[in-house]
Amino acid sequence: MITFAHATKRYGPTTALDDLTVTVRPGSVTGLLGPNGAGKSTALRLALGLDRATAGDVTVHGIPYRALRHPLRTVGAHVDARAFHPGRSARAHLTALARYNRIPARRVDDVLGLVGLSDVAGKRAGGFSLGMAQRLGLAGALLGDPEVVLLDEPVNGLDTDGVLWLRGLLRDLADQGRTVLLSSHLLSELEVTADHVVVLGRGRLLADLPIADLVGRDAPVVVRTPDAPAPLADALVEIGHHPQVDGHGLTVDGVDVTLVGDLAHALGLRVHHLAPAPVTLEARYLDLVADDVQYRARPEERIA
Ligand SMILES: Nc1ncnc2c1ncn2[C@@H]1O[C@H](COP(=O)(O)OP(=O)(O)OP(=O)(O)O)[C@@H](O)[C@H]1O
Repeated sequence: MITFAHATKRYGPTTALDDLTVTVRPGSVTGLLGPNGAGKSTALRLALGLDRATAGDVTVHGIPYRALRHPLRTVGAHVDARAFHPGRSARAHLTALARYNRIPARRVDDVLGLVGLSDVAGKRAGGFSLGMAQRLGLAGALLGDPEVVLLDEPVNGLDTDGVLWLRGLLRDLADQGRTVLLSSHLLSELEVTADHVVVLGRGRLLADLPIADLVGRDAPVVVRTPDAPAPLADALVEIGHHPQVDGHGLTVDGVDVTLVGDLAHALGLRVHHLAPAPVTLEARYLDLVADDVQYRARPEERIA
């Protein structure tokens, strides 16, 4: 479990993290999501004791990282895809890491197998692709068989197979009761890897919810009918809703789809389509962070 209790981090005039209170729980994969500059890396750095909070506390199992007796055996982190000596082999890198942290050498082959690098274990890590480097970083994070795993943008550089593989691995770690926290600025990545999301914007907590709730909640109901939709619209207005009528039917927020179907039936309306509008995670996320995106390209600066 990772606990942020009123955690604030200021760098001079910049408030990178602003009174963040959130608990990252064991047994699920939590995604830390937010636009560039939202404070994701700062939050991870505080959890890893790489930086001190200006105010508030960040603890792992109730203990600040720096006070942990066996940090690498409690928290496994992968925050920099190329944090290894390029001339060393993957095995040599992990062996050195194990020795330095008093982790049994046999774990090296275990984690190489776990991340799928056994066949290239003797190769120079400097020649690895970004996806392979990510796997090596993950191997390092898992070396101490930690209860808490922190990963900064781990999907970066992985191909589709790699993303699916990572999803399975993280799922297994969570199912074993571990706490898994990964950051990403891309919701589409978290969609396939995380089951809970903590959304940050300008250092503040915007949302803390199961990823399914990002899609399911408040989906507007769309009705398509060849008949005039006005009677249905009037009936919805009467019970306090605000339908939007268009040429093909209407759309209405905050109402159960079965209620709309029953009303249409009672009014004798022929319904050709009745369903919640597909709200993409991306749209919900953009809604959440709309006021909190600091670095937005002006339209003319966007690449088509
Ligand atoms: N060492 C530092 N010195 C000064 N400002 C910093 C420092 N580290 C972060 N910041 C600022 O704090 C804010 C949050 O940065 P942070 O890197 O935590 O965001 P992020 O969500 O990880 O962004 P990204 O997705 O771009 O990596 C930004 O405004 C950033 O410029």
